[in-house]
Amino acid sequence: MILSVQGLEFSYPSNKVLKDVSFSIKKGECLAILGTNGTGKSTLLKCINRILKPQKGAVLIDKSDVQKLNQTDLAKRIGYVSQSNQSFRTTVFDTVLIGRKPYIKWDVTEKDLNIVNRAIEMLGLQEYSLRYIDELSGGELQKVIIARALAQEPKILMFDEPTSSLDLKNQLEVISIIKDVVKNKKISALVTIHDLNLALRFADKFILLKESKIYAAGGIEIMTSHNIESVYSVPVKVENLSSRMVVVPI
Ligand SMILES: Nc1ncnc2c1ncn2[C@@H]1O[C@H](COP(=O)(O)OP(=O)(O)OP(=O)(O)O)[C@@H](O)[C@H]1O
Repeated sequence: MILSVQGLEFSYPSNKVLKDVSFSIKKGECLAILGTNGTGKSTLLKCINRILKPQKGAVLIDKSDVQKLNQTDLAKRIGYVSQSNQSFRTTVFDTVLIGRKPYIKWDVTEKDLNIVNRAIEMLGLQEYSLRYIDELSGGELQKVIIARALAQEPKILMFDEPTSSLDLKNQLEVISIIKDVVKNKKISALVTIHDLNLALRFADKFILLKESKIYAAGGIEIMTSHNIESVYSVPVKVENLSSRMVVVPI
C-alpha cells in the first residue's frame, strides 16, 4: 500500500465533515473520490496533504506518518492540485519549474529542466511556455498547474476537480495523461470529480462519500444504480455502452 488512511475524523468549528474515513491505495492505482457538493471531498484531500490536521486518525505514505514528515519530504511524496490556483505573475515555464523546488539544492540542473520541458510537452503547453500565467484562460492555467504537479514527481498525485474548467477534449486528454503517468511511473492518484462518467473512464477504485462517511468503496462493482441513487438522490441507470459503463440520469 502506498497510501493508508486510517480512521480519519475532521471537524470545522461548526460542523463535522469526516467521520471514521479509512481506505488505502496501491501503486499504479487511480482512485476517484465521489459525492455531492459539500460532502467533504476537498477536506479529505487537505487532511491527507496536511493542510488540515485531523482530530483523529492517521495518514501513512509508504508507512511514514505524514504528520512527521518535513515540508520537503512531504512535497516529494504528494503533489496537490487544488481548486483555487495561485496568481503570481510568473511565466508558464517558471510556474512548472516551481514543481522541482523540493529537489533543487543550489541550482537548477539539466535534469530539472528536462523534467519541466517533458511536463510542459505532456500537457501540450509548448507554445505558451513563455507566456505569463495571468494571460491564460482558466482551462490553460489548469493545465499549467497540473504540469507543475507532474514536474514535482511525487509518489501520490491529488487533484481536486482537475477537469472543472476544461472543455470536453481537454477533459479527456487530462484524464488520460493522469492515468498514463500513474501507470507508467507506478505512482497513485486521488481525484475528486463530479462527472461520474469521466470517473468511470479512468479510475480503478472508487469512494462514494455520503454524510461525512464512506458509503461505499471498491472497484467498478460498487458503481451500481442503487449506490449512486442513494448518494446523489437522483434516479440513474448504469448501462454498458461500447464496452464502457456509463451512468445515465433518468
Ligand atoms: N474553512 C471552512 N470552515 C468551515 N466549514 C468549511 C470550511 N471549508 C469547507 N467547509 C464546510 O465543510 C463541508 C465540506 O466541504 P468540502 O469543501 O470538503 O466539500 P466538497 O465535497 O469538496 O464540496 P464540493 O463538491 O462542493 O467542492 C461543507 O459543508 C463546507 O461548507
